Amino acid sequence: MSDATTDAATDEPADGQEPWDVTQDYFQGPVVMRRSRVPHETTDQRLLDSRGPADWVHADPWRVMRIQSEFVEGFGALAELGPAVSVFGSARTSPDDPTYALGERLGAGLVGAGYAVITGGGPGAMEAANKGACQAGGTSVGLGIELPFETGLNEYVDLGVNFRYFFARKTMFVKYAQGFVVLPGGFGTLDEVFEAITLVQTQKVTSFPIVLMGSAYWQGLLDWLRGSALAAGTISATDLDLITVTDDVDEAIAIIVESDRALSAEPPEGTGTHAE
Ligand SMILES: CC(C)=CCNc1ncnc2c1ncn2[C@@H]1O[C@H](COP(=O)(O)O)[C@@H](O)[C@H]1O
Repeated sequence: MSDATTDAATDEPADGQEPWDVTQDYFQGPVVMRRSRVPHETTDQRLLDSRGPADWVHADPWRVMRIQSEFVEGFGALAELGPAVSVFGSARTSPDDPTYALGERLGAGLVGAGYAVITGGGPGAMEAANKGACQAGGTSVGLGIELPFETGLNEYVDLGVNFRYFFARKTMFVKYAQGFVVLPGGFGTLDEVFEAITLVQTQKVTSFPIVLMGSAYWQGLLDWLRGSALAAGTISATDLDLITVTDDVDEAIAIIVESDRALSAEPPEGTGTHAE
């Protein structure tokens, strides 16, 4: 190329570098640049040399990249997990609480039935389920969350992924599990239960059993759902069928296994079991 303009030819690069040959076509990926458009540094140079204010790391476009990376890391870590069940429950359940022992039996029982156990990776009921799964020789997964108070993944997590964003983490609980089993818990647990129920009710996810363990604990909530929500017409009677309550680990597991069996007996449709 010999028709470079005078302007381009005299366009001095910064910092006393050698001028680039602006008489040549310059390729940057699929983009071609000529004359005054020929840059004075490569993309790599710009990346490695750049300094300056760092406030962009707190801006939404960068945040979107971080969110995207959580999905990429989560999908990558869990894609080959195989059949799994997500277990929820209070972070505050103490190891001497009977619910802790129930969580351990549940974790071990799920492993015995061929499932990996996924929890929030924290203490309490989450730890109990991970402990049961780990000690039964199964796959014990913890999806941790960044919180203002550091608790870290419990020691029984064998495969852990830490998330910054609750919503990215919650996608993993549903996407990689065949069902939810829920031990007594507070706001975090209730949030997870009601998200799952909403996904099933709105058919965003199909054939997804939700089992609440601990009938005495959940009874008040069920009474309220029947006496207030159903009575006021804000939910329908069939919506209540989306939840099963039991105190029996074997029954909880049987519900998951049966739902799984029924699903695999169905002919495959579309892109899978989960609606987009
Ligand atoms: C001692 C303490 C509060 C530790 C918090 N550490 C946590 N680590 C991981 N997941 C958590 C934690 N707290 C709440 N969650 C999430 O919320 C649920 C428990 O919340 P909650 O304790 O029921 O309301 C868990 O299933 C978990 O997914």
